[in-house]
Amino acid sequence: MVERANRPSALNAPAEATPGPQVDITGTGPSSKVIATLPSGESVEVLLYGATVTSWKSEGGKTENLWLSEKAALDGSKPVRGGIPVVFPVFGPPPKSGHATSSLPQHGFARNSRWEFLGKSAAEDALDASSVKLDFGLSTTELSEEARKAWPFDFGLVYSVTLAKDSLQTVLNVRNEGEESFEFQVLLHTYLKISDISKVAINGLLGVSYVDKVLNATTHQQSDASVTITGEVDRVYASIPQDTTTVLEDGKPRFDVVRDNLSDTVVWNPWIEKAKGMGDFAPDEGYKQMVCVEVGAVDGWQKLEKGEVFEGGQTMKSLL
Ligand SMILES: O=P(O)(O)OC[C@H]1O[C@@H](O)[C@H](O)[C@@H](O)[C@@H]1O
Repeated sequence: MVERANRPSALNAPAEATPGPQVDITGTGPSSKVIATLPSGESVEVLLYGATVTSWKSEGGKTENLWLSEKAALDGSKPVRGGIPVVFPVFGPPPKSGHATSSLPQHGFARNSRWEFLGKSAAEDALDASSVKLDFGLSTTELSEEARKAWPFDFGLVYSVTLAKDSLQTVLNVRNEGEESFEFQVLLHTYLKISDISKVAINGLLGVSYVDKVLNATTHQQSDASVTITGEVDRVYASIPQDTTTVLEDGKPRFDVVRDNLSDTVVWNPWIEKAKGMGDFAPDEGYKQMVCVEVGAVDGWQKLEKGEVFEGGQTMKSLL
């Protein structure tokens, strides 16, 4: 069933000379998704479960930029393996004890909660008139009882996904709606689709310190201009001075990932054995076609007092 979004918006204005972006909602329950398509063919798909972006196509709709596992659960039964899961309020396994996030599952609850579609609007600083912004919301009242018990704070999240001809912007706004302060981490766990991992180089991290999770969480410094991937990689680069990380393939820039108010980036590829060990990762060889470049604020904690707001995000450009 395809149902057209019917919320009031400038984009629903009657008869324009040129057609605007189209926004459709398909499916029901947790597998509902919002699909936005620009008149020139570029598109984005966002599953309400996790507000997970599961597809971003550029070049008139010809090029898929996000990797999505063939076995990804898209029915709300578990977090999506691929696309852009939203990690909040804790990154990775939570601290064992003594922190307010300690009873939460790995990567928190945002990626496995059902979000609300708040509607579409024109992007505020739209470079081209045809771009479209989709807003999704999650607040305390929509959480499962289990998650609410594990993290008993009043919060409001608004996640904005803006599609333009050659870029996708995803921004998370976090508001403390309660009386008590809370601490959180946030990360946009983007699975970029690439053709061949052996030809990939990631630039923009030179000189940055990182925690290498593959090497017992020891700290290192990036001494090569390019990060190349020839085995399992799981690194948390922290306090990165330059805003742009560039993913190159075969020496040519393929993606720019520009951070906004997020100072850390995780680079992850599970490689052969870990990929095989994940029941929802397919095909087995899929690790050759993906690399995760995950922008976030995960080194330490962000703290919000009553009424305070934090906003951070990324703009990804497809450079084909
Ligand atoms: O399997 P999950 O929970 O989706 O996590 C995938 C990976 O996510 C990355 O962000 C972590 O750095 C890895 O350690 C982790 O394995």
